[in-house]
Formats: sequence, structure tokens, C-alpha cells
Amino acid sequence: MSFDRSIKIAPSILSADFANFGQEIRAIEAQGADWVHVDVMDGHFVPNLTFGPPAVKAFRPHVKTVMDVHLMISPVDAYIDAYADAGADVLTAHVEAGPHTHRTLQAIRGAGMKAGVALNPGTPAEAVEHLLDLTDVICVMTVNPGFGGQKFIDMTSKIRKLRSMIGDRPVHIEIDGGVDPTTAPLVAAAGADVLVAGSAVFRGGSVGNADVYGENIRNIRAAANSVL
Ligand SMILES: O=C(CO)[C@@H](O)[C@H](O)COP(=O)(O)O
Ligand SMILES: [Fe+2]
Repeated sequence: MSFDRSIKIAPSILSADFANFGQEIRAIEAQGADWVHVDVMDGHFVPNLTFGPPAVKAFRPHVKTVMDVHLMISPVDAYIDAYADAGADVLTAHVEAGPHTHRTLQAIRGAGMKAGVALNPGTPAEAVEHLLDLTDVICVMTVNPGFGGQKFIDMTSKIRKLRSMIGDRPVHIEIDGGVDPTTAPLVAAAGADVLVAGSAVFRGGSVGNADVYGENIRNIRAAANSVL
């Protein structure tokens, strides 16, 4: 993954048809997805359960772009090797998931993946200030994690602060939650480059009608690019 500051759309397969992940992943990539976002939830760190390493490993052969795995689990460290083995390209852990995020990011890179750190809406930008040299992706949550389809929470001042803290380091700012053609310009103008979108990509479409995914992806990207 070479560093690229342009807007990237990362559909979250949390909004896909759970009986058809392979086809859904191939459909969103054929329709212009830049990354594929995989939400891992443990029913403990967040009040919802999704998939673990065997499911993520089964997704891998279908992903030709970047498999971006968002861990909403605690603890994290015991599972890092399993997600490396499953084929994650980016592995993101929450800074709120435990006291040793510095060690976690080192371990993620040590296992051969890009390291991401996610911030809940209530967590300040300063929580990652001393982690920037170990981080490839900062994921700014614009909903409280756990579910798709929630209302966007404005985090633009946090995004601006992070962009200035990052300086010229090759660190992506990813936005996750409630991203659609209305909210995408706000976060893009503030300095985000990776836009996760679940409901706004899958809404109205299906694997049999995947052109709708393409139209939704193009609309989000165009809205974001319109302010750059
Ligand atoms: O991590 C999460 C939710 O916890 C996200 O990745 C959601 O899946 C995004 O869904 P939308 O808000 O775009 O519907
Ligand atoms: Fe996510």
C-alpha cells in the first residue's frame, strides 16, 4: 500500500448481505471501492457481535484492494497474529481497548500489517499524540461504535487537530460512521482521506443490482472531492 492522499472510499461490509460476503466484496470492488472495511465486534468492547479470524480469512481471496480490519474488541494483543494469518492489510485497534496501545501498534507492525488506531467520539485527538510514529491510519469514529446506520457526530475539529499533529508523516485519517454525500464534504475539508461508508454504499442495491453500489460510491467520492 503506497501512500496516497486522495479520497478513498472504504465500504463497510457490515451493511452487506451476510449470506453472500464473497459476491458482495467482489461487487463493491468492481463498482469502485478503494478499500474493503471489515468490522470485528466482540459483544464486550461494543454491544454487538460480528466475525472472527476464520470469517476474515474466508473474505481474503475475494479482496483485491486493501482489507481494512477494524477491531472493536478488548483485549486486542492476543488476536493480532490470528488477523495477520487471516490476511488483514490494515489492522486497527481502539485506543480505549486497553492501556498499552503503544505495544499493540508495535505488535501489529511486527506481524507485517499496517497499524491503525481508532478514537471513539468522546476521546480527544491528544490520546494518539505520542503514537504517531507507530501509526499508519487514525480512524476517527463519527458514531459510537457497534452498529451501522447511526447518525453522524461532527468530529471536524478533532480531524483538523489530528491533521496538524500529523504534519508530513504518511498517516491516513479515516472517518467511520454516518458518512454519506452530505457529511463526506465536511470530513474531507477537515483533512480526512479514507471514508468508510456502510449504509450509504449498500442502500438500495444488491449483488444482482450492483450498479447502485457504484452510483452510491461515486456520489460520496464526488461530494468529498468537491471541497478539495
Ligand atoms: O465501525 C463501524 C460501526 O461501529 C462502522 O464501520 C459502520 O459499519 C459504518 O456504518 P455506517 O454508519 O456507514 O452505516
Ligand atoms: Fe468500522
